[in-house]
Amino acid sequence: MYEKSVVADDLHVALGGEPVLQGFSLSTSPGEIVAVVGPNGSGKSTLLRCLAGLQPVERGRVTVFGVAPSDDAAFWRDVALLTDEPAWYPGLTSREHLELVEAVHGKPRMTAETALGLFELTGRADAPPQNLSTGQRQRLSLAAAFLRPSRLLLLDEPERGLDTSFRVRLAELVAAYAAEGGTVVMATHDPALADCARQVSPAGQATP
Ligand SMILES: Nc1ncnc2c1ncn2[C@@H]1O[C@H](COP(=O)(O)OP(=O)(O)OP(=O)(O)O)[C@@H](O)[C@H]1O
Repeated sequence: MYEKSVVADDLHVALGGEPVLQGFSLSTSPGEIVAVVGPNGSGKSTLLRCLAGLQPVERGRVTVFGVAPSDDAAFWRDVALLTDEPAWYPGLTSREHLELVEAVHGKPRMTAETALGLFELTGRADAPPQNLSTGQRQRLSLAAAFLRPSRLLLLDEPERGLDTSFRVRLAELVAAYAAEGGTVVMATHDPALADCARQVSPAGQATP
């Protein structure tokens, strides 16, 4: 049977007493790229959190590869999430952070060295993340997310801090991930990134 990667059905979420998601539904297949678009405060991050099982829903249902999101290791083995900047380990260089991810995950998608090259960090590999620029730190976070094996990539504004040329590279990296059969759901304000994807809006308006 052809498996859906994400199914969100009739999601309702209210935050601070205000409705954020009101009957939102989404179904994705392996190999698909979905851009969650809409203005500030329209519920994009909330939706990603629902898909990751981090935001309880009042009504509706989410399944990821046929099961409800959960906090167990099996769920997170399939799902890579990039939201706010992660906590960095004191005393480790940027290269060592990626080597750690490579060592811990069996069958990484690429080596730490390859990731440093793809994410244009080779020249800063020996610097600790704290000494990188904002955009370089975002590239390091992305490198860790793309290096580890996963079947679903949830990205919340992955373009944050990136210059124009690296945004183009990011679109290519996302496309390559999907071409391998992975699913990408990303909240984005970047029109070029969104144009490479099927666009959905938590506010309910599907954009062309
Ligand atoms: N912890 C919270 N308590 C109360 N309201 C919240 C909370 N978190 C978010 N909200 C509200 O929920 C709504 C949706 O927020 P969300 O972060 O999902 O929007 P977004 O589309 O991702 O916005 P942005 O484009 O600014 O990142 C906003 O009105 C926000 O103010």
